[in-house]
Amino acid sequence: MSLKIESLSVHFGRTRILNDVSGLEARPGELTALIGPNGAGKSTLLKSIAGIERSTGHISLDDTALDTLDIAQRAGQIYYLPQDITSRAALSVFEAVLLARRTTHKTDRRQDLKRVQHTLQTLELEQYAERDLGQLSGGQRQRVAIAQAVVREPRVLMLDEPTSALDLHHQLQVLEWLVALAREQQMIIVIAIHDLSLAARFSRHMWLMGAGGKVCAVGAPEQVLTEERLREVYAIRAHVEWPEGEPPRVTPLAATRQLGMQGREQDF
Ligand SMILES: Nc1ncnc2c1ncn2[C@@H]1O[C@H](COP(=O)(O)OP(=O)(O)OP(=O)(O)O)[C@@H](O)[C@H]1O
Repeated sequence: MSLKIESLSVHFGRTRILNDVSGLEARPGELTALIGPNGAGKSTLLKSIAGIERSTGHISLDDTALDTLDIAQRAGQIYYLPQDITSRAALSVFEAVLLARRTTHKTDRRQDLKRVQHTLQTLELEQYAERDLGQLSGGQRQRVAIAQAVVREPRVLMLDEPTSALDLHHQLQVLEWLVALAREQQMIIVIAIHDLSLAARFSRHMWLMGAGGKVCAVGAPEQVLTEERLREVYAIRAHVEWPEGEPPRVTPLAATRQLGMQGREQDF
């Protein structure tokens, strides 16, 4: 019972963006962190899994190949929250989250209202429930987008840099909540994230992507995040510490050379 990816490739024109990505697995009940430098292909990978980017290869969920599902079935199981949240719809926060809920749940309306209310409370958004989306700060809007994604209750939830606009309090609060949500609802949650200390602290499993649209490492954070690998993939010197009884710490010390994507290939 998991999401599995084998031999996945994506081309934009003549350029290969994802290059035979294999051996990725994300399990229900835990948070998987997708990490890697700018341009490595993290968003492209998540979009391919969601079926909104054309790809070749094999993606399966519980041993069902996703390309055998029609668009509606796939969208019902998998939700991708993009990095750029552009919605300025003339809706209140409550309406926007309720609308998201109703797109996947045609059940008891009272239950849906309660669910939306609970989600807004959890994300500390209750006080903005009646406010229009266009009148929110960047971080508030990002939390509303997370609420909209979560109330759909997909089997697989993929969030692209969901904490990028959040203050430190809300970064911790959202990540703690996602960990609990994955566990309680046996959801598969994958987040793309740049903060390696947070990734190490909250994820149980990591996918590290590097130059050339390739996967450089997968496994538990302790296995993936080594100082040597950070030097290779991110071109940085860093201290990686796993102190007993404290959160892990990845401290970047210096950039060692130019970080290029020279590994990207042209196929034709
Ligand atoms: N529509 C497109 N057409 C051509 N190239 C694209 C397109 N979208 C993305 N790319 C390229 O594909 C590569 C991977 O982009 P992607 O957005 O997946 O990277 P990322 O790892 O998510 O980066 P970041 O950390 O900066 O968000 C980049 O080199 C980008 O320039």
